[in-house]
Amino acid sequence: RNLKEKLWWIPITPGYPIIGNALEFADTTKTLETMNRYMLKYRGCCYFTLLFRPLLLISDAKLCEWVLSSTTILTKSIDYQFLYNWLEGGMLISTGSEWRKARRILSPAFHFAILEQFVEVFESPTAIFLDCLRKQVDKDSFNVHPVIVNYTLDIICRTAMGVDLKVQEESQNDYVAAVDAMCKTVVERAFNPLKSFDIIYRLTPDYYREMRNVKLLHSVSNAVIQKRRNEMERQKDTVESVNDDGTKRKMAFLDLLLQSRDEHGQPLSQEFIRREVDTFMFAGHDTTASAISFVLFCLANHPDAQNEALTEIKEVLGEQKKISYKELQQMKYLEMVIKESLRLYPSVPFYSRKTTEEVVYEDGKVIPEGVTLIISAYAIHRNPHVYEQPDKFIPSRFLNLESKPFTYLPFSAGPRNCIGQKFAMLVMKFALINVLSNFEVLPSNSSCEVVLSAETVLKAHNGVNIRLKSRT
Ligand code: HEM
Repeated sequence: RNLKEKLWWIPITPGYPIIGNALEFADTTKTLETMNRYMLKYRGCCYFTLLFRPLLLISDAKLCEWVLSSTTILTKSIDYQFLYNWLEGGMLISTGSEWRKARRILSPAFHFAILEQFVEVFESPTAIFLDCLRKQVDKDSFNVHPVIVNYTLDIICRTAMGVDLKVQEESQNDYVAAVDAMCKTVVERAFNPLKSFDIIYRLTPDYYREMRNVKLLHSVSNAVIQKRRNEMERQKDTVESVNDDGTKRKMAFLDLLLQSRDEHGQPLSQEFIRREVDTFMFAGHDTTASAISFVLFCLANHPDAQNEALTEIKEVLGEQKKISYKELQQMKYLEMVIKESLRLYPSVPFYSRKTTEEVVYEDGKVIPEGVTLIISAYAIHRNPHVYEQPDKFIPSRFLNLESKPFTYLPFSAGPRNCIGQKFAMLVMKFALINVLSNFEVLPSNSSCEVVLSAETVLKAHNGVNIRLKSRT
């Protein structure tokens, strides 16, 4: 009662006793539309509960700005803890001084001079990716998402850890299977009230499966880190070294971590490094795969936009086959295509924080301690008061869109925004240039609709089905 009294200024959505609004959010394929409906009805903010848990759903730009820019509302909500066994205190889920330390150490890794080097690393996994797509040419329909997940996982393995784990070549790879299983576990626990309680979850076989996967994931990242550490010590080479096959090795995020020092000038611990490498593995591949899949879906259904993107690619690249960082920066139309697709299909459709103390929004308006604040990027991006024809794919809207702050948030904003967004943009552009240059992307002959599913990362429940025709 006290909590509701303090939240007098926020509309309350009616719910059932005890379970609150849990039924409305039980089906992940309905979650986003439910959020959208609420946000239109309650004008950008409402209160609801899930099994006694108090939550605010937010899409109002001013409130989003206040939450995301705050230096006191920095703690992630409890849902992120389902990642704890794997990521432990990695940057995505940590808080306080641990989070600040990780953010300070890793921010320079996304400087353009570093990112520039990665473009060459994308070449080999992209060639394998194109081979995988060639096998699908002229089929009536196929789900492109799993092929892209393997591709982005391959990219992140090579850039985060600097290793080729043969992710795309091998049909059964233990590491890939464990990453996949972990991503599924997190979603299941977030949406299944029984599995969300540790005390119950630990009694289920799922917990033992998770522990086996975590052991395997940690052993792989630990082994890679140790090998790289030994190499570096042997060579005392701080920038580049040599691969097993004698080729010059490009720097990975891991190399930067191994070279970094903490505030006392000491090398970072093995645990610290492993947590961050694992965090990049998780945060960097599924999100990017979802984004590339939905861009291809949008382009399949909008041939004019596809042609315009291809024309730009040809103009920028000319006869050149190799793509450099500079050329990726010049692809402005492609960038609008990606931005528009992320507006309609944000890879992280909502994200949340938790208040750890009472916070004052405005005079007389407070949010008490212990409230989960959910920012719905999906609802923000589909607001008809901000975007004309919000459900339509119109890349050129970004040409003259008067940018209203906090109305476009696929990468979040403020101190805990996505640290990998520039890197993600490079990967997405690189992948799309290669796909569009080699194939015409067409709508599937059977199913043209996507049923969106709000898992940790946005998915299409029925797959992202498209058709490919070779351009050569
Ligand atoms: C299209 C691709 C991507 C999208 C849409 C995306 C989106 C986001 C969003 C919305 C957040 C904020 C989440 C929250 O507040 O809980 C976030 C955080 C984060 N992202 Fe990304 N991301 C993408 C790719 C990447 C990549 C490629 C990396 C790493 C290489 C990465 C690393 C991270 C990390 C470490 C955080 C946590 C930052 C912090 O809490 O300080 N992301 N991302």
